[in-house]
Amino acid sequence: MSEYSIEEITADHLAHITAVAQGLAGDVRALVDATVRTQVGDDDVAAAREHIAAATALLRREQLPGAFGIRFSATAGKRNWGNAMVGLRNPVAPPMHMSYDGEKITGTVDLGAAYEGPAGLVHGGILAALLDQALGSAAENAGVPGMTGTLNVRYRQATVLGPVTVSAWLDRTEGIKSFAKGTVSTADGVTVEADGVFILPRWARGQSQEDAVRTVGEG
Ligand SMILES: CCCCCCCC/C=C\CCCCCCCC(=O)SCCNC(=O)CCNC(=O)[C@H](O)C(C)(C)COP(=O)(O)OP(=O)(O)OC[C@H]1O[C@@H](n2cnc3c(N)ncnc32)[C@H](O)[C@@H]1OP(=O)(O)O
Repeated sequence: MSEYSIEEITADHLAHITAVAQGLAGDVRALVDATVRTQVGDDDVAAAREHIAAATALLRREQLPGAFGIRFSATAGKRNWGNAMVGLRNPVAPPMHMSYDGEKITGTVDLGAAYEGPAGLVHGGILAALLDQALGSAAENAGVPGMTGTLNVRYRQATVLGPVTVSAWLDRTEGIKSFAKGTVSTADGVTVEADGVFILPRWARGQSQEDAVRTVGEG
């Protein structure tokens, strides 16, 4: 699994690249929102496209050969900056901010126009992806990580675009299988419920628990 790697990084350098990454990803998220909602005329769109092409060319001057991967260091812990739901340098990630209190994952995220499914409502696939991430992280944080085997999602009521909270917790384990549960809530109450099975893959089964925690990312 070459996408998992170890790096050495100083605290100062980490603080610097974190600020730079958050700034860039935030700007691109703003661009996406502006693109979805713009009402300007063709000339302004054409001018904007030239600027975007120039910015893209600038960023392309130096690129990773592939995806960001998941990197570990003593200073930074885990860096999964490319993750589609929480990645700090991934503008596609809303991003969801997660915390763990020893039992439960709480994810907060503000879903804007770019995450629309039905008019004014959050796309169901996005909600499933957020739950996948949160349930997987609940298992990981409990020390029993795994790949998503099955995820059941029940949409109980519509989720209006805007701030949502995702909660997830480990329900139980059976050998290499971790069963997690979770919800999405808004001001309307619980809108989505999920349960999932997270399975430690064959290639990881020989490793110690410590190795597993160190090797696996949230992503
Ligand atoms: C050093 C530690 C490394 C740990 C690595 C963990 C990485 C986790 C990373 C990060 C977590 C944090 C958050 C993540 C959030 C996002 C997660 C995602 O998006 S994950 C991407 C989407 N999911 C996939 O791409 C899976 C693709 N599928 C597979 O890789 C395999 O099918 C896998 C691992 C799920 C199972 O394959 P098998 O060959 O390892 O399992 P077999 O030995 O055949 O079965 C073991 C048991 O599991 C059941 N099982 C197998 N597949 C199942 C399934 N799909 N659903 C339910 N049960 C299943 C079987 O019936 C069996 O149960 P019986 O022992 O007989 O009781």
